This record gives sequence, structure tokens and C-alpha cells, in this order.
Amino acid sequence: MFTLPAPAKLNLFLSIIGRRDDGYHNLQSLFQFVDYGDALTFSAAPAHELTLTPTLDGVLPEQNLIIKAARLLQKHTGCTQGAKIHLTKRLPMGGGLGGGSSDAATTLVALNRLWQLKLSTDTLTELGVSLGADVPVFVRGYAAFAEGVGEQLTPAFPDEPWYLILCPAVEVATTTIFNDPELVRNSKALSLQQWLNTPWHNDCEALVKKRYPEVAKLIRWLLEYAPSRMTGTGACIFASFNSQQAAEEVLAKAPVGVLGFVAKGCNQSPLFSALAELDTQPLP
Ligand SMILES: C[C@@](CO)(OP(=O)(O)O)[C@H](O)COP(=O)(O)OP(=O)(O)OC[C@H]1O[C@@H](n2ccc(N)nc2=O)[C@H](O)[C@@H]1O
Ligand SMILES: Nc1ncnc2c1ncn2[C@@H]1O[C@H](COP(=O)(O)OP(=O)(O)O)[C@@H](O)[C@H]1O
Repeated sequence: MFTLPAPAKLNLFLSIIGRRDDGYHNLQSLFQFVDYGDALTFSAAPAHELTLTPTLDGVLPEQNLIIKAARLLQKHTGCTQGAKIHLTKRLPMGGGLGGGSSDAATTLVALNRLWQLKLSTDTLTELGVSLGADVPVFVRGYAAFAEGVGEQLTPAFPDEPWYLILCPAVEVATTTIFNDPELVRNSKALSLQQWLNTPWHNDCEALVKKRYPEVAKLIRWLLEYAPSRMTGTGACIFASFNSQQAAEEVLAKAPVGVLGFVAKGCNQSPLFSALAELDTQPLP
């Protein structure tokens, strides 16, 4: 039995530069991980037995990206081994923190280990993108400038500040935002170097603020303390601070009913630090 993290990601900027024929959007984004997220525990089970506990509200087990990732691995390799998976869910769903995609990536990496499949990271990444555009960055595990639908990744090394991440009490479905006629989808493509010399923004933010006034209100509140932005297609927002204490102090003042957390930005995914530690121990 072993436990691995499924960290959250932030989109430090997100720009939508066009729409493909299949409806997916070409974007440019800077992904960074934080040292806070879900945790998954994996243990061996008899052949063909695949179980996930507990179930998530509103997500049928077969629709859960964890089970989808496990089935995809079985189908790709013909492996019939089983697994018992326990999920400690901490990340809000539909928050733009990539929780579902991160759970899927951790499952691919963990079952590759548990079932001794020896699939390469390239293969796991290819399998991952069929589960979601965000899965590859979690499988690769390095902060990255993302292009294409999010699968073309160039390693990047942004500062690693402390973040305050606040979660308005709304779930924003990625599909809804990408299908909205008012979404800005014609931003100019920039090189990473140009991005590093340009103020960062999120092309989904104006639209989400318009459709979800709770998000607009919370960004206005956080802007009083630090420059603040939305991650992904929302609804969560973040601001960076020089110290954990400074971020905690603002969290302590957050409006009643707003959930949030303080976490450190990491250019290497906590999944891979945990995996490296696990690999110093014998296989279960
Ligand atoms: C926008 C981003 C930025 O990190 O974040 P989230 O806010 O969802 O976390 C992601 O690219 C989201 O990735 P992910 O959540 O894995 O999306 P998917 O499951 O592949 O796609 C959900 C839906 O979003 C739309 N979609 C997604 C990605 C993309 N580049 N273009 C799109 O148009 C499609 O309509 C698709 O049906
Ligand atoms: N293990 C999972 N964790 C979270 N959401 C999941 C999971 N499996 C499937 N989903 C579905 O994926 C949707 C997007 O979830 P999530 O990745 O947390 O948000 P976002 O894409 O906004 O970061 C959820 O609303 C849920 O329906």
C-alpha cells in the first residue's frame, strides 16, 4: 500500500488564441503546481477488482477520472490486475485547480508502479491527454509553458511564492465557459520570453466575473491586498505573497463562508518528490 499526492495547479496566465475544428481551444498558459491537493492511496487487489472509495457527490464511479485512468491503463496494456484506491478529496471540483486531472495523472503514475507496467512517461502522457487536456502537465510533473490544447509543454521556472487561493462557493464547468459565445478567443500568440515581459492575465476571467458575480466580488476583495487573478476557467482565484505568514493573515480576514488555503508554488510536482521517496523503499 502506498499514498501519493495529486497536487493542484495554477494557471499563472491563460490566453486563448483560437478554436480548432474539433471545438477545442488553442491556448497559451503557464502552469505551476502548489504543495496542496488531494491524496490517493493504492493497494493491490485480486484480478479484475477495481474499487474507489469514497464516491464523489455527483460523479458516478465509472465517470470518475481515477477509474477512467485505471481502465485506460488496463485496456492499453491488457493488464488484469486489480487495485483498491482510496481518495482523500481536498480540492474543490470545478475550481480551475485541476483536481480531477491531477487525480487521473497520479492514478496513471501509481498504477504503472503498482502493476509494474514499465510504461514510459511519454506513453503515460499520451494516455493522459485522452482523459483531459490538463492531464499531461500533471504526468510530466514540471512547471511549464503550455500551448496547443495544453499538451505541448516547455519547462518553465517561474518564482515559487506563497499563494493564497480562495474558492468562491460556485462550481464553474470548463465546458460552459469554452462554449460561451462571449469568450475572448482571439488573443495574440506570444513567445514565452514575451510573456515574461508582459503583465499576466486570464482570458476567461472577464466572462466568469460577468456570469458569476460571486467571483467578481471575491476578486475585488482580494485585490485590496495583492494583485489577484483567476486560475483556469475558475472559479478559484489566487494572489502571491512573499511569506506564508502574509498569505495566512489575509486568509484569516476572508469573508465568512469563503473557503481557501495557503500553499507554496512548486516548479516540480509534489507527486514526483513523493515518488522519488517511495522508490527508495521496496515495492509493496
Ligand atoms: C482550461 C484549463 C486550463 O488549465 O483548466 P480548468 O479550468 O478546466 O482546470 C484546461 O485546459 C482544461 O483542461 P481539462 O479540464 O482537462 O479539460 P477537458 O476535460 O479536456 O475538456 C473539457 C471541455 O473544455 C473544453 N476545452 C478544454 C480544453 C481546451 N484547450 N479547449 C477546450 O475547448 C472542451 O469543450 C472540453 O469538452
Ligand atoms: N476524481 C475527480 N475529482 C474531481 N472531479 C472529477 C473527478 N472525476 C471526475 N470529475 C469531474 O470533473 C469535473 C472537473 O473537476 P476538476 O478537475 O476538479 O475541476 P477543474 O477542471 O475546474 O479544475 C468535476 O466537476 C467532476 O464532474
